[in-house]
Amino acid sequence: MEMDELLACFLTERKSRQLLITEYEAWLNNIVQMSSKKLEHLITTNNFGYRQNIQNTINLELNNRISIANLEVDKLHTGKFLLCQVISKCVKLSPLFTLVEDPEGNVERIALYNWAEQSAIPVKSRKKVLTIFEASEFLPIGTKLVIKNPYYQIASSFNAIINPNGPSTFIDFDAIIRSDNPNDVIVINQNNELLNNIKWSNNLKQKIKEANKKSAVDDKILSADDFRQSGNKYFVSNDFAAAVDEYSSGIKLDPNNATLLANRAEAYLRLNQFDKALNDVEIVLKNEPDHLKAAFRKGKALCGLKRYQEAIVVLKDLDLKMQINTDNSITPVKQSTKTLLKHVEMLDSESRYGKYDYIKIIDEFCEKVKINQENDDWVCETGPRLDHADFLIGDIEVRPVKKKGRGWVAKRDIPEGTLLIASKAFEIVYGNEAPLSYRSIDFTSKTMITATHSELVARIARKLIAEPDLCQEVYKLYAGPEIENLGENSVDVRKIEKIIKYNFFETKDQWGIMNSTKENSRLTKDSGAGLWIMPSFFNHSCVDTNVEQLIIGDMIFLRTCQPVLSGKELVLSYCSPLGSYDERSNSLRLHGIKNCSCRLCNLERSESKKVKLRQTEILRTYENSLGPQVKSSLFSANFNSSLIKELTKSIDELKDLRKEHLDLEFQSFNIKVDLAAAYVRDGNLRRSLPVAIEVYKFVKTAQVPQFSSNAAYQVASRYARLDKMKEAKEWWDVALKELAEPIRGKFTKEETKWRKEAMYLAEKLSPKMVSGAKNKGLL
Ligand SMILES: C[S@@+](CC[C@H](N)C(=O)[O-])C[C@H]1O[C@@H](n2cnc3c(N)ncnc32)[C@H](O)[C@@H]1O
Repeated sequence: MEMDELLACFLTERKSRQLLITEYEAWLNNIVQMSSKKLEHLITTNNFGYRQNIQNTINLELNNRISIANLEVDKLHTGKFLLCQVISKCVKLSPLFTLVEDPEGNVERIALYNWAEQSAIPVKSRKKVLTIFEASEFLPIGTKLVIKNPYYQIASSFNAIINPNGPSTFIDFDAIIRSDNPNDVIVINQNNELLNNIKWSNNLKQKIKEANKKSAVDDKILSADDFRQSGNKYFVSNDFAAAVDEYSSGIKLDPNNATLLANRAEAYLRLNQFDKALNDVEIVLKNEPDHLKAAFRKGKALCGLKRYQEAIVVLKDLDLKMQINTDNSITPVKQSTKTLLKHVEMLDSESRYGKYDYIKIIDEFCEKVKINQENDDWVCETGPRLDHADFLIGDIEVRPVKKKGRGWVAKRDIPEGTLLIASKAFEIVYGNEAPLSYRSIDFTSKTMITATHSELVARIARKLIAEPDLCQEVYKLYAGPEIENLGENSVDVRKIEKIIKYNFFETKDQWGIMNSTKENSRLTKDSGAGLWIMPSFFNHSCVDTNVEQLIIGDMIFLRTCQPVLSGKELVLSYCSPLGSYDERSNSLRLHGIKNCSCRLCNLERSESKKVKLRQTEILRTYENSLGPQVKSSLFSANFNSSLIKELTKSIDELKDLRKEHLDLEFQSFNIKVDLAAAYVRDGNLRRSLPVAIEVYKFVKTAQVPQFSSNAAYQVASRYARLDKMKEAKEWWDVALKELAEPIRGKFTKEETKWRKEAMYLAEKLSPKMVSGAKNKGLL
């Protein structure tokens, strides 16, 4: 079925109540029967940090109630609410899934992201798949719910969700109600007036436990200290959200209690809610200026808020205070203060001068990117998320750019290799972290939203709910032509979805470190996606880019890759110029670009039908027949030399077809790589050498830096085999620079020890290339 047909089908036909129930029950059965091993592979964490929102009184206008039958696909129903009851068991994957029914008897699937009473999950279970029984404890059958601002979309059918490869056909999609904001999901009490006069078609027995833990506790009068103790218990079990709740209850009873406030500040810090942490310690310090822990946490909060200079003042002051204090009990705080101070000074220098210790950053990345062989999870809890500051050079600014909206423009001349921006991801999701989110369809552009993107939406929503002030930062990004504006501080999932669609960066692992850690890891299938704020203002060009991007963990570094004159727009490439026109167009369409007007796209659009046809024929023959033949012949006992002739012929003909635009002839890249290898296999190193040099030049013109180091190394190794060691070593130096310079910037003439630094990076990032170079006597 074509996408258009499928979408039309969703708009006109709804699945019957009975079919939905039958399918859902079948899915539950399917999950029950899956081996726990297989399920483990599917889940990451249940540690979402939100608590169930049970309310007796809610202010809702009955005439804003919407029935499931009136939900419109691809729409966030702002201001509306859905009244429904749970009619099936729940499954907790990334969201919590279940089936709900409205008072009219309509049934629909529902996915609640960021929603689960965290403290209901035993700490040790937070990283395993919850059973259907455990998951159903969150929303027992019969639970009455109000879902405010429901979002109705087309998403993977349930069976496609537990298929690690996702939906295989368009038929694997169904409608679903999605909510990302736990504040929008309200469990209502049975005797809530909203339920007056409502008769449910499905008269389910109420299974909500009448006496839950909380009401038992509620009967007892608790003191501020009881809440402190209970908060501490949650804190040590890493349940920081629950700890915050407990401390808050204590603070209500004793608003100036320094211990409760300081403890809550630490819990907020762990949740990355720095504003709230700062508020708490400010109160403590106003009453007790010598509260050491509060001062230390103030330093941490300011650091989290990127107010490094202020953090340094606070920490230096604290350090001084502690120097004159000889009490042994404060030794740990003394030590932590010194360590933190050093770290903040580093962040300050990064953010002010763009000075990054790249060796340390690569070390940190290599350590944090390690994956546990058994469960595909990170060895380090946070994965490759690095602790570094943002930097923005003063020489660029965002300005309106013709036909592209806004874009980064140079305010003055900028030399090649200049660091323009370093930025930490606002949020990032790696492939192994989105196993059981789902795919959905973007109706406007008729494109697929991957599971990683779906998970990214949920995480950004979570972050914005915790810190609404961040909404402004995210909502200033381009959200497409069709998006209407919601309130500035409200969490609008649809808008977040659009912002990700137009601004995401793929988290490429260009050195293949993640892949080499574990073969067939999910990371190899979908490396992940992230949202970076400042880099989102760079527009695209397939060729003639003047900015190069490098992603290390969750940090992105953007440098000029050629000198840029004042007033020029700074552009980078959203897709590889080595792809065909159609491949590039498809990829650009996903980024919201319909007609790229770069030199390459303009040329390819202007070429005659005849030329295009012939190019396609040559490339198709190469892909389907010549290429596979060459590859198998390269590894067979007898190499078929006649293939060299055919490869050369294809390259020559592609060259002829591009006529005077030889600098834009990128189509023969793979053929040339094969030709260089074929010559070596045929024992003709001399012939292979110029082709290898051509491949290197090609990679430079096409600006695909990820290939340039290896391309230079290939030239070096050919020279070495021809016993031309002087040239070989010169090319090895090129290979080293090609690897190191995109990371740390150009080596200057004064940097005489550049080789040592470059070798260190090469040994970390490209060990195979280094050992090959050693064997060939290049070091
Ligand atoms: C990541 S944003 C770039 C910043 C954006 N121009 C803005 O105003 O915020 C991507 C969007 O910019 C626009 N854009 C980027 N490169 C473009 C190009 N080469 N041609 C046309 N539009 C482009 C498209 O609307 C695309 O969806």
